[in-house]
Amino acid sequence: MIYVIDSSDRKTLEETSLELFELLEEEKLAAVPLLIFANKQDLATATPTSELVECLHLHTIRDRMWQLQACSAVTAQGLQDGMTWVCKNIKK
Ligand SMILES: Nc1nc2c(ncn2[C@@H]2O[C@H](COP(=O)(O)OP(=O)(O)OP(=O)(O)O)[C@@H](O)[C@H]2O)c(=O)[nH]1
Repeated sequence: MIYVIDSSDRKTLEETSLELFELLEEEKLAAVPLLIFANKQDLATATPTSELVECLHLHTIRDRMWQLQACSAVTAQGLQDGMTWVCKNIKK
């Protein structure tokens, strides 16, 4: 599962987290590895990934492998690394 968040919008992070955790409850997605792309990291207003782990409550996910990947759709930074993680973990 690949979940893309707008890390420059602090106001919506709590809502984003709730939506993500609702999805993780889906039976069909049980134990499916999760990649979260923290997009818009090229912006000065972006929340750093170290903070996002707490804001999105990612540290509480224990039923699957997950990875938080900083990225920018504008500069393409981080996209390759994220997709490499998906390819490595998709079979598991
Ligand atoms: N700086 C920057 N801008 C981005 C990035 N990704 C998307 N955008 C811009 O953000 C604007 C909104 O695009 P998105 O967030 O992809 O679109 P969206 O999610 O449908 O838009 P909202 O629902 O309004 O948030 C567009 O102008 C995009 O070009 C990024 O990584 N960095």
